[in-house]
Amino acid sequence: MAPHITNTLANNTNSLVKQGSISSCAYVTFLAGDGDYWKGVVGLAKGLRKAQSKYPLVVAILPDVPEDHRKILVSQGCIVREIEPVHPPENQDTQFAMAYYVINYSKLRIWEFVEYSKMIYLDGDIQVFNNIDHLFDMPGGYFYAVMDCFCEKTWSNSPQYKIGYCQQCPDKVKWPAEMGAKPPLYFNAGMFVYEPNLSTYHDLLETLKVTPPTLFAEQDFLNMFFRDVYKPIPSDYNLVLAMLWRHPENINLDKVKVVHYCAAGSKPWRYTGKEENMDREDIKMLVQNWWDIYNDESLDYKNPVVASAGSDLQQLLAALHEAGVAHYFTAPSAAYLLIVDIPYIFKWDIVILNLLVTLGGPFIPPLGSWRYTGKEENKDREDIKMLVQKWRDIYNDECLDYKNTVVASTGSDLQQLLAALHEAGVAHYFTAPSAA
Ligand SMILES: O=c1ccn([C@@H]2O[C@H](COP(=O)(O)OP(=O)(O)O)[C@@H](O)[C@H]2O)c(=O)[nH]1
Ligand SMILES: OC[C@H]1O[C@H](O[C@@H]2[C@@H](O)[C@H](O)[C@@H](O)[C@H](O)[C@@H]2O)[C@H](O)[C@@H](O)[C@H]1O
Repeated sequence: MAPHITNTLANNTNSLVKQGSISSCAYVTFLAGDGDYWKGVVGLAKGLRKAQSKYPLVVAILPDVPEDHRKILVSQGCIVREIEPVHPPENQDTQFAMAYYVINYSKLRIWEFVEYSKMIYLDGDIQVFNNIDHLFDMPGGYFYAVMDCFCEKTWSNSPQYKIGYCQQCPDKVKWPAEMGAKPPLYFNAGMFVYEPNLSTYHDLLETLKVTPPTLFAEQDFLNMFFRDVYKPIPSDYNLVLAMLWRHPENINLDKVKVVHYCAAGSKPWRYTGKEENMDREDIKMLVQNWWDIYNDESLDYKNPVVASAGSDLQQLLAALHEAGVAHYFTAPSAAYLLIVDIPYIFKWDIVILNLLVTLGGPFIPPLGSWRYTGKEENKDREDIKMLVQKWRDIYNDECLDYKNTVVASTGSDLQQLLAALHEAGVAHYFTAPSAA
């Protein structure tokens, strides 16, 4: 029986997380079909781990991605999210640069991932060799991406290609005044920094319905849609390989952080070296660098929680506690109250107090402050009265009530607990037939 993939469980969870989500960041990529692009995604997941990124990798997958590929992605720590395809309007006249580019419109679904405040999209044929987490700190409200290049023959029908103009070297062949305004800056859609937003998402889909498809599919569409808020970032963040032979003056390989294997024949997991430019020494080195990460078992995902937990909830909770992401108490009723990822120790103290009060556990404060009558021996002392009042002041202070993404997932149902933890991005797991 194929493993049950978490995205189904996560989607069915009563989304404790979504109700109280705090703003957060993540990388996101896109995977379609039953071909070999999953290898690119695994390489990307391991590359981000090697670059010690703090953020998870979400994989937006189309329904046609097979279960075994999904399982591999989850086992590599990816958060797998199934999306529905997005189809452009029918247009018989459109010839995409590559026939399969039509599937890339489905990337638009990632604007719906509003549990994240900011995301960096990366194609599956991209590798991150150096940490780029700092891109999440750039000012909000803009669409950041690297400029593409017009020198590839697939642009041959464009006015810029016909006169030899390229935004990568605007002074080499200047844009002639008689041709009107220069074309707006144009980005490669294989990598971009954006902010998920439902209003933008709906605008994108509505605008697409009345936008005839063009040569570079969703890349053209995104350039048109975000033209007024597009901000170029250095090519170090998305080296479109063809830049190495079209505009070498603009590239310093020592500074490149992100490599985009989008030139024909450059996909590392399919590389033969036979296509044009693929026998270059720099290409061979970049392909080898990709394989070095892909084959590095030390970069495989090791979840400290699931790996050590087994099926026993106690073990899991102890592992969560050990991993420092969760704290829990068992109560006489054998219900579990789990508090995950409490940011402030102060709140933690209060929460413990509230929990212990609620649970009536073995740690009941000696004073039994909520039962205080002052009648027992020594209980009429002023210092005792003051301490009991201080306890009540805190207990009754609603501003100290706990607010977290995954709070008090009660009940002993492992599935619900794991799904809530997974949804919160603090744990990844999948169930196997043995329920291990
Ligand atoms: O069969 C495919 C083709 C494309 N993709 C995804 O779509 C992205 C863009 O396609 P591709 O990389 O081939 O475009 P390029 O940047 O090379 O023009 C890929 O990186 C993958 O993330 C996929 O998952 N399966
Ligand atoms: O569906 C259109 C695709 O368009 C882009 O690929 C192209 C494009 O950038 C050309 O301009 C380059 O010359 C070429 O090398 C490159 O493959 C994106 O990388 C890809 O994710 C996807 O959006």
